[in-house]
Amino acid sequence: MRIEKIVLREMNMTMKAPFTTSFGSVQEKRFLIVEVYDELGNCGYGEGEAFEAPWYTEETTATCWHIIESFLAPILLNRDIEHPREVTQFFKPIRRNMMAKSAVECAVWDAYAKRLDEPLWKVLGGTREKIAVGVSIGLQPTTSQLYDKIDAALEDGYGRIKVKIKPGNDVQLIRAIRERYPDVPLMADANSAYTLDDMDILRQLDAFHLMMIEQPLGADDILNHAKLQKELTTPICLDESIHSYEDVVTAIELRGCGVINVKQARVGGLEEARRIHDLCLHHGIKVWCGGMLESGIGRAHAVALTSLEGFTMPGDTAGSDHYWYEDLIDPIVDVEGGYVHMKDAPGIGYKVNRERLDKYTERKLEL
Ligand SMILES: O=C(O)CCC(=O)C1=CC=C[C@@H](O)[C@@H]1C(=O)O
Ligand SMILES: [Mg+2]
Repeated sequence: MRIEKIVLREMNMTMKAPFTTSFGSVQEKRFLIVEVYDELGNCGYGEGEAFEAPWYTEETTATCWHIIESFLAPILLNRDIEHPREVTQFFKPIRRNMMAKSAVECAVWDAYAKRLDEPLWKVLGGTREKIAVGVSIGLQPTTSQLYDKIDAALEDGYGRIKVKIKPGNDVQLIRAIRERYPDVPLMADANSAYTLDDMDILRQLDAFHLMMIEQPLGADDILNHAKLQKELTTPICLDESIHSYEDVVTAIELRGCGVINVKQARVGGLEEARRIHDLCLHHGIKVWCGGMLESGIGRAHAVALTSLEGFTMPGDTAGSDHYWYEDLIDPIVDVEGGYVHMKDAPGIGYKVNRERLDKYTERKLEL
């Protein structure tokens, strides 16, 4: 397969409601879509999932554009590729910039699967025909607004609720949720808002039979998570701390977590995500697939990834209509009774709606 053209688009779509975490709020989502064309005219799509500001990882929409335009696209253009797994190797000389790499790598996977006339999830080695999904609910102005969101999610069939916590909005909040919803599978994500000085607070969270506490400590930290995990019975889930297979090796050796939130965007693409999945499966670390408030294109890649056998816990890949008035794909990612069903169409399995793609494109570059 020969990559003959790459198109880069900067998109701007507004979410139905703001999504707030311990670090900030997003409603207007500026992200990238990458189109990769092979010599037969197959077009693969990928999504640059970084946010506009570097509060989740160090990357931004602007840095992704720069890295793809100046470094990644020149590496791939007019290059013969046997298999998408090679892309990770080609990109090795470029340090980090995982979300930029993932956007391009995912697009190559989509084009490759379309070339084979196979759905991406099968090409990746997935075995699940349907995947369980939960919902991630941002911080709300009041607890009663949070209850409304949880009620709506449960009514929509989501079987697992993730809420955001931050200092001052943690033990009381989780206690209140637990009193109202004693049996709902529940987890809390701190997005790195705590330090080991908060041990007392974090220990108190053990009382609420949470499925896990996601990324309580520093974004690049594994060692302190290991110290914390020794003090807690609730499993720690690492999100921001994991950028690569090697990070997972470290986390396993240090016993830094019981669970990993795998996001293809955060680890440089689907190949690295798959390797992490295999490693975790081997070592008894649970994995689930996270989300980046992405459009249907990024979501479709996450859904395909989740079809791998080790993704036994519900992911964060809520349906398109949870965030968007209209999505870039037809049909939308649809959740029925808490499950997304795999599609049989080639590639990502969803058709990109070119009219809507153009409608939300603010900048476009052909390489
Ligand atoms: O995409 C989704 O539905 C999940 C959203 C979500 O929880 C997150 C997306 C992006 C950054 C974070 O705020 C958060 C996470 O940490 O997983
Ligand atoms: Mg998280």
